Amino acid sequence: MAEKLVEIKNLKQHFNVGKANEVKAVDGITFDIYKGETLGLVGESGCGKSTTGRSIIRLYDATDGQVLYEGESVHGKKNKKDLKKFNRKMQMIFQDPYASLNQRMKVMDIIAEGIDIHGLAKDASDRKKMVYDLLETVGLNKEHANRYPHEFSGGQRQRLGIARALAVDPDFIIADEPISALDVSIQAQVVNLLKELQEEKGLTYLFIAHDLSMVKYISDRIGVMYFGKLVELAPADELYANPMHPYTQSLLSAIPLPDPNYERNRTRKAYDPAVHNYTDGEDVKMREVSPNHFVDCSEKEFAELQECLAVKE
Ligand SMILES: Nc1ncnc2c1ncn2[C@@H]1O[C@H](COP(=O)(O)OP(=O)(O)OP(=O)(O)O)[C@@H](O)[C@H]1O
Repeated sequence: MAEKLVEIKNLKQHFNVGKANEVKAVDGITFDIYKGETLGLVGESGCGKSTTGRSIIRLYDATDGQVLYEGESVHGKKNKKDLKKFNRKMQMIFQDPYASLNQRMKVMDIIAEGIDIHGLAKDASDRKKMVYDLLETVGLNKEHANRYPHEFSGGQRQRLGIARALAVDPDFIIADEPISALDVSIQAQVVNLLKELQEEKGLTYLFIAHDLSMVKYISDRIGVMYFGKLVELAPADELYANPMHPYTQSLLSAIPLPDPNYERNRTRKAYDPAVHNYTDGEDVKMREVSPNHFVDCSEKEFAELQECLAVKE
């Protein structure tokens, strides 16, 4: 059985609590992330994926619930030393590397920021060498160290974002739509780089994406979010072959495929939450419908899904 690295337990992240504009961005989600895996998190814009990532990494104080990293609580009161420890182990890569890189700083100093904060270099020449090595690791070279972010293409800037995250030698990286802003031809390169780095360094990823097309190639398991809730969680192949929640089915029906026969017959399925027809107080929760395949459903829906499975088998 794989070891758990991060445990997210009934995590809630509400904004503007008690005000008219209160948003329940994340509203009680529970899942584990195993060491060395890539967990994809998908769902349409505004469903709470980024907030989930930011809350896990403690960019926000959680409204409720828990995040455990190697069994230790991430939220709550922490001394400076413990905070630094979490900050080093967990890093984040953002969708728009241009906005997340300080444009007035040279690449050398951008990448070395974490090295400096955590005192990882012995001296100035060690610091320089570490940055050069990191640039090489992400497919750039040492000449790039003296340049500014605006001198790079979108794909190269994302490589800088990755180098900056790697600088502190983390175990866990949250990649928040790291390829959405890139040209399709560049997307695969960045995904491949992330995959290679994972193999080399044994990294664990939470990979956030708004659609189900690219996430398939990088994820071991995929979680689907809808309005602050997790509605389905399954191994990637299983989710594509056998989507059970009507919202997942709708997301999948939106992916165009290069096969013209499939395209001719593809019909976009809209998701209408009213299909569930839940009664007040009904116990709706994530239930394991088949091994490792969890669906947010009522007891009645659970029985129906199991019946469907039995018929298929
Ligand atoms: N700091 C904040 N203050 C108030 N509301 C917020 C804040 N951050 C996010 N929200 C709201 O929380 C909800 C979830 O946002 P979030 O960015 O997590 O969604 P997302 O699924 O990542 O979307 P996207 O793909 O567009 O980034 C949205 O309604 C958003 O407007």
